[in-house]
Amino acid sequence: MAQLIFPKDFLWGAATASYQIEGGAADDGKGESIWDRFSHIPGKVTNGDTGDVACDHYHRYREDVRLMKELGLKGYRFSISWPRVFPNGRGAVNPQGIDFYNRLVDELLANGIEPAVTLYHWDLPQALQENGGWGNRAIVDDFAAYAAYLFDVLGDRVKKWITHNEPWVVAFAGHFQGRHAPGLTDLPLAVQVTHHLILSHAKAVQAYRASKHGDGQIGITLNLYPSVPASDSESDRAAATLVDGHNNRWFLDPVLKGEYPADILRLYQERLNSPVIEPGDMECIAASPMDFLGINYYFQKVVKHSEVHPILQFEEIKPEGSEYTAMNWEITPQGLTDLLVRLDRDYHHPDLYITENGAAFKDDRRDGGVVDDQDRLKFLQQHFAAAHRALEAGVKLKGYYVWSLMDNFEWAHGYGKRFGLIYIDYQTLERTWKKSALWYREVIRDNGL
Ligand SMILES: N#[N+]C[C@@H]1[C@@H](O)[C@H](O)[C@@H](O)[C@@H]2O[C@H]12
Repeated sequence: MAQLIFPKDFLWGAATASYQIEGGAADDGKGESIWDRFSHIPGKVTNGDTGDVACDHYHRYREDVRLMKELGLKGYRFSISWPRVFPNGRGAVNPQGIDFYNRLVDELLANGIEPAVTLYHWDLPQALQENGGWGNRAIVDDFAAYAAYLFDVLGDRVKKWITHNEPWVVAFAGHFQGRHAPGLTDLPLAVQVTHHLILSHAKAVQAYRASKHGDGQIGITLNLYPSVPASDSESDRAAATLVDGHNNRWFLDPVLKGEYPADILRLYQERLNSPVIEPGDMECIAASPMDFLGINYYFQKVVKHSEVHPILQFEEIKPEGSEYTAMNWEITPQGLTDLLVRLDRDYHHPDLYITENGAAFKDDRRDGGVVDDQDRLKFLQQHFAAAHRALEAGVKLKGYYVWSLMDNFEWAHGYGKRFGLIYIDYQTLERTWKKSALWYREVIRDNGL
């Protein structure tokens, strides 16, 4: 009998992303994405892994929906490959591309699973990157047109939309750190990209409100972290405030309050001359309120002051004595409670969804025909309980999507990091249940743990 009962209609789900699971990288008219290009550059991805085949979900989606049904999922969050629908990013639609998503949505609905669609989860059409990608303001209108098309074609059946997945990663991992596609290392450009992403989010929200199927919900997914000072020193506390601003408030404030945080805006504009904000931009952002905030939570950050960078003067530390995942991420479930309560307090009680939470572990033990991933089961148990504590504190948490439904292409880490509830054998593409999935099925059935 469950001890921790969640609200009636709490949405228990799982999440994936197009480039990480679909494969079919050049099938049926799909255009090249920046991750198709990046993953084929030697040295960019561990073991030279690419998303060419991935989990072959493009061809096996019916089997995967059947697994979701067996799991008892109420919802499934997935992303649409922009270049599979618009091979050149704009202009001609690829009929076989949109047909795949029509079939996927219909298969989900036929199995009682609510689709939640992420418009952009990092696989930009390479053709748009040739034109400057997210660094070129023209992409704002390209994204709004792409979004409007999908609202028109899928919006009669899809009633939950997420404009962007983790704009911080798109901007800084892809345009400053160089570890993600398109592999650039230009901090002022990265900051300008954040503005184009946030502006394109606002334009997509407005397009949704104007669409004939605009009666659903639309939001954005942000990767957010509690930022904890490594010591009580003034410099470490200042570093924690900077990280909170750089990672969290820079995105939260415009999409929930319609303005950039003054401290970070001043830092960027004085030291980087970025972003360029054109007249009307902030009014557009402020006039585009969304219905919910999606949160990707994995860990909290412990930070100390550092001169390692002249502007981003912080360094993350790994506390001794903590437990860590296979990604070397500290396991901090209380950080989830703290984050949710903070968002509720500081951003006026918004509807929240955990759009990703999960962990990578070795998954090298079997118990009969099942992968014995007790470490992932414990991780989820701890984090579900942390979410329940936030609910008890009055947070309007509406649902939880576990990352991920299945093992998949973990970006620059390739296939060596396994986050799935379902194990993928990449030689045979066989799907195998993990114990965490069997346990999650009971949580969904009982609506609690
Ligand atoms: N790394 N990691 C796991 C997971 C990644 O696979 C997702 O695509 C991202 O949205 C987010 O970073 C989280």
